[in-house]
Amino acid sequence: MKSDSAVEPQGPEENTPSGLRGVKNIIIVMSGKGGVGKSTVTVELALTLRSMGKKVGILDIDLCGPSIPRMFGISNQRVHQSSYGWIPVYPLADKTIALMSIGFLMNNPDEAVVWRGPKKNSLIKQLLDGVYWDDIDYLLIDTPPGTSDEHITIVEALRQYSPEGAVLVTTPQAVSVADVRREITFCRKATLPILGVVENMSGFICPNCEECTNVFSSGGGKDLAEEYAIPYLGNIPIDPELTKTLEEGGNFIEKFPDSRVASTMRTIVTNLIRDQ
Ligand SMILES: Nc1ncnc2c1ncn2[C@@H]1O[C@H](COP(=O)(O)OP(=O)(O)OP(=O)(O)O)[C@@H](O)[C@H]1O
Ligand code: SF4
Repeated sequence: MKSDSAVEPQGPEENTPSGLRGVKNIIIVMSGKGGVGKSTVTVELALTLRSMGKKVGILDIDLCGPSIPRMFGISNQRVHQSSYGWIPVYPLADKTIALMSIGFLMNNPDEAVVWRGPKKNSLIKQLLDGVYWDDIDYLLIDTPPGTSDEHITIVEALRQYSPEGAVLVTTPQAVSVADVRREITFCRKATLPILGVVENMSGFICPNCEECTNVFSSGGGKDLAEEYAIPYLGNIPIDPELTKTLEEGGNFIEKFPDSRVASTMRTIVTNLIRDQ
């Protein structure tokens, strides 16, 4: 899934929507803790939606470590401005996925970490308003881990576009941790609907026999969802092929359509879009 730089975005036509106005559904992907696979889930959600015929955008505003460009094998890509705003990068030749990342704007990956509040918030607002998305079906927003001022900025800036809500990603180990509960409380206070919980790294797929072993206890995500009366979307196992494919910037869903991860992703997406 290397960058198809030959696919130059055609400039917007006259009177076509710009910014978020042409986006049909906005989904915010959040996690209480770092490293639970939020960006992985975002990428696989996008690829699964695409496999179901949807046009998808990913907005990566994870200032702590924008990893989405790397997962598409296009870390060195840069974006350019048009009179309609930033033109996203299209990592696939058919232009069914549009990608904008804070990583495309930084010379040094550690740059964003040292920015102070106002600079971060102003950049987040620019990223939310200033990208020419055209008419995509789903925009998935990858946010920094935890709940911070950045999240408040994101939710406030999106309010006028009535986002569908948030998907909360957790792992069996992190599920009992207060961070996930804080995330739920944050969404409720911000009146951001919770679309559901995804339990990632739930069991391990053996590379030899493809048997799934529960290394840690699983099912915590489901219990949590029940406790808070929020939808449970599904559990994704650890699959070494997924780690490898992401490192290579490949399309796991296309490469391994019969894998447990791919079928789980289809279930999650079906659960997610059922009411939309
Ligand atoms: N289900 C999975 N199977 C195999 N590897 C996975 C799985 N989920 C995530 N990973 C791997 O775990 C690592 C961390 O994942 P990822 O970067 O998606 O986490 P994150 O929550 O977005 O992290 P951050 O806090 O930095 O934003 C990556 O190397 C990714 O490839
Ligand atoms: S899951 Fe099967 S192949 Fe994998 S280590 Fe266990 S017995 Fe061996």
